Amino acid sequence: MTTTPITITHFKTHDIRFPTSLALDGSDAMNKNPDYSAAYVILYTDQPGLEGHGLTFTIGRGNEICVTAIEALAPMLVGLTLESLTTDMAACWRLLTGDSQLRWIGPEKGAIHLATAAVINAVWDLYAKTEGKPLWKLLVDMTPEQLVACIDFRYLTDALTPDEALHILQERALSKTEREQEMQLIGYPAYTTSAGWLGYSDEKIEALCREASEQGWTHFKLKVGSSLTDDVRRARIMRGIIGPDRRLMMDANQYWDVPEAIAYMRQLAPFDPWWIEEPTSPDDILGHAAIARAIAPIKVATGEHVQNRIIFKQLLQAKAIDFCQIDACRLGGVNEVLAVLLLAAKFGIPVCPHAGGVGLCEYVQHLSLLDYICISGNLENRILEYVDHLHEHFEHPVVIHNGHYMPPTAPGYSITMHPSSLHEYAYPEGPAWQALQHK
Ligand SMILES: C[C@H](O)[C@@H](O)[C@@H](O)[C@H](O)C(=O)O
Ligand SMILES: [Mg+2]
Repeated sequence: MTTTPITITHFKTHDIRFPTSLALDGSDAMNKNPDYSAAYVILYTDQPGLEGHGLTFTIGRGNEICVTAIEALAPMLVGLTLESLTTDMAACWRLLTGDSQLRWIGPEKGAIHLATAAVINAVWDLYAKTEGKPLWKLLVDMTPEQLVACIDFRYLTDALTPDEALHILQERALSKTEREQEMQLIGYPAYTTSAGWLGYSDEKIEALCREASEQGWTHFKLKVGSSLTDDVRRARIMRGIIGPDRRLMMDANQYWDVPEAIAYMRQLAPFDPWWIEEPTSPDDILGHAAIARAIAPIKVATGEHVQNRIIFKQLLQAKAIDFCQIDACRLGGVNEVLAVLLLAAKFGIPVCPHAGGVGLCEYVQHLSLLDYICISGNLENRILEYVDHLHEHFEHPVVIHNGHYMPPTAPGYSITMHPSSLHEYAYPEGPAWQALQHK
């Protein structure tokens, strides 16, 4: 523990965008040309060199809206000591989500909530750096009581009370050391999405699938949704290369109506998909439930656009999902993620986080380690997404061994970008964007 109080003195935001649409990396049926982007914030302190970094993910236009929303929230932290925030993390979360005038433009959803995540995650990054631990380890070393004290239980207690959450954590705490050791040794299992982006040619999919199979990947995701003929062809290619034993998942990115989703998935069933992700609108809880009933044994996954713990609660209550795909910065940062991990554990639904974006892999590895070591205690049907893009921009990029995420060792939340990347990809003035404009 550091003894000198640390005060947050000021903050700075950055609008960072990467031109991923040029190669159609990250493309899907709904998002045909994403430019992976980060609305990025740095919390500065009175200790030279000690900073908290956080980002929220967008796919290009609109990143400036999230930056502005961060600029509306972050002043609430200026002048506060880190300790005043970390001694009551639930209150810290309430501070940022509870300003009634800003809450009006949510509540707890949309751009303001994405911004909440950037700021809250920056506080956690600062906290973990101060303690000299990677975030997952900071969380894993907390007592069940301390973890429960990070959560805002408002709107949850009909499904999960603080006592129930405590009980889950206490039960798992008995064996958490074994699981921590296991993670250090073999890492957390992952799947790859990078071979199946919608805009990739058949030849590229084929080559990437071959390469990934050789590297030891056992689970592959394919983008589907806008053309059944194309999808059947692409699914045949992917299944052909990965063989019958590796798992294939499909992702429609919200493209369909409910009946359309059911009809479409019946056509893709021969390729034995393990799950269909985001078959319809992320707000349509009953629609997801209807799809899940109709297409079983194909499973339904969703979460990258599930805006808060309340929608997750209802998806779980309605038996609408078989996989819960939390997103590190769609939900309002670590605190709200923690609530959803516990909800999912209570309902017995595996959490397979979303990571298709810039920095999302860096973030979610910490959350899956926390989930396994302290909450689910189980790896069955649990797999963490991996996309092979833009890791070189981070000071401590993810480390993958044999299709597994190896636990991060550097203090913090792994989200600090190189200053040179913040400069190069600043939008629109950064050299990378200037060069594109003059092409
Ligand atoms: C636009 C993005 O790349 C999405 O396609 C991506 O997040 C995707 O849904 C995923 O599951 O990784
Ligand atoms: Mg997806």
